[in-house]
Amino acid sequence: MASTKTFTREEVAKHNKPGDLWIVVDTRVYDISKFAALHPGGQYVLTTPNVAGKDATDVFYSLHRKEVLDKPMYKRLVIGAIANEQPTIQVNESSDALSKVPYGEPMGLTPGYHTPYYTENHRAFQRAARKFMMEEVYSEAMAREEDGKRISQSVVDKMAEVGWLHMRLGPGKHLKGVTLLGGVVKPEDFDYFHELIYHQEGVRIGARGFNDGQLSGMAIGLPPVLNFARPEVKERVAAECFSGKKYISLAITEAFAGSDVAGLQTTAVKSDDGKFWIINGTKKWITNGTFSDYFTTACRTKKGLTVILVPRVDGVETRPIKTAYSATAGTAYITFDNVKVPVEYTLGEEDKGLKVVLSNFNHERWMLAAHSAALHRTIVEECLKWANQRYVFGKPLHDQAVIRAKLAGMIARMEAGQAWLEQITHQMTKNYNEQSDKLAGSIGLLKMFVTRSARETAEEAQLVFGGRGLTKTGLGRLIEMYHRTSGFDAILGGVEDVLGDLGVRQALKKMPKSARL
Ligand code: HEM
Repeated sequence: MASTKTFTREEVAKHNKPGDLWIVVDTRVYDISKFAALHPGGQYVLTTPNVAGKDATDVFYSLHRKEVLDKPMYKRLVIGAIANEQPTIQVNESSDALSKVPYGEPMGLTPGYHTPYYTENHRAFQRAARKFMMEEVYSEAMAREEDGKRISQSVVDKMAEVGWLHMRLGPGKHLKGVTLLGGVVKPEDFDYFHELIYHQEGVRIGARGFNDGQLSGMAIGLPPVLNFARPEVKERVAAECFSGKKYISLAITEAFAGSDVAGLQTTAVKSDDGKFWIINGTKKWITNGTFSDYFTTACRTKKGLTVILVPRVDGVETRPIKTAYSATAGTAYITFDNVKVPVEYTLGEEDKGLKVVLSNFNHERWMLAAHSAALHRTIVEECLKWANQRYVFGKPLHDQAVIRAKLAGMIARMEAGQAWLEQITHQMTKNYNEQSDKLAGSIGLLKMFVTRSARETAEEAQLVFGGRGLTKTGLGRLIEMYHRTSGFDAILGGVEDVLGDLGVRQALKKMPKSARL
């Protein structure tokens, strides 16, 4: 329990030398007599006259993140508080609290602003999703992002319990009968704005690799099973995956072909008795592949592509690929060596797999745009906070016009992306089935815009943070992470340029013959 002792500032000032050293940070009194020798920033800085026995709040926050003081090993240094004063920085906020930093939340979810898209239920859902992430997932995310291990089963079990895994696939029949986050939204009322909030709450904490590690393979690997598998296979595999007992990933890309699906070389040939597929080939960059039990796999067959659900059986090998983000994502290189799979595991019609593959893309790209836009907002918030708390030449960093210009660019890009995202989401709530015709091009262009502007912001944010934006720990850790990983969204689910081109080609197809200047 935190100490309830109180001191005056005069009392604190008496403890100002090595071996008897106190400081004040945000009205709390820290006895750092023994810690000083262990301080990662060195002992000397703590014994200087402007720190020893003094209020070190400003200097502390110009050098450390708030979360340093939340660590139990440092909480123990608190011996009391300054009498009759209240902390203003380390205040106890509820885990579902909204950010008070301007632009820290999407405008439509910020108290006091109006929105045509979000209802009271969406707001309640946002708070419940945030609470779940902060209380049940946050510490796991930080630990796994760091050590690269796969997500703990205990956390997956909690996710399964509250319908978190079901919601990864968005609205649909698969939600029927599931209590979503304690019942905050009825399954039949869960719409694409709930899903948008769900995805954005999942990534705002800033652990890009972990975000994929928390079963993003399911978001893209399971829909083809739900939509195209034989009923018996569908029911069994869906139950296993939604309960978090088994994992699935989408295995399309190869070293031979990425966005160019037609160039795939993995083959599936029927056995002589026609009962099995014999699969040979490789897959590359398969998210969650290292720990998946099922692979929704695109194969070349006699007259086209066929998508086959491949269980992890003899002949399937997965190897981790080292990428720029955390190994917790489970990115894999897969080899299929004479893998025997019953023909009942075919998804959709033989040789007509392109339809199965394409049916998935729009939702995946929209989801990636949602992720990218949410992380963009986190970075804008980091930059605003830093520009406010960092002092240079005796003034806050935001006193420099060049910094304000950078912030202006970031905010504008981020809000433009979110506004477009919400507009497309609104269309999805109206006519999802018409999506591929009406929205494929727009979703491609949206993703291109959002991911490109994310990387522009990543560069700018690094300049705002200077050297700190290059280090994996400390004040700039999120900036470093974003700079290192923002390119993922530009590539996963379709490369930025290819998607931009798709958008324009789709528009050109619809040009009226009569259109003239
Ligand atoms: C309760 C008090 C303090 C604790 C628990 C603490 C803890 C830490 C920790 C964990 C680090 C490693 C970097 C990080 O994780 O952010 C660090 C770095 C540092 N600390 Fe402290 N610190 C305290 C007070 C102070 C104060 C009052 C100063 C004032 C000068 C200071 C100066 C530094 C410096 C210069 C670094 C290196 C920063 C860098 O690498 O950029 N610390 N401290």
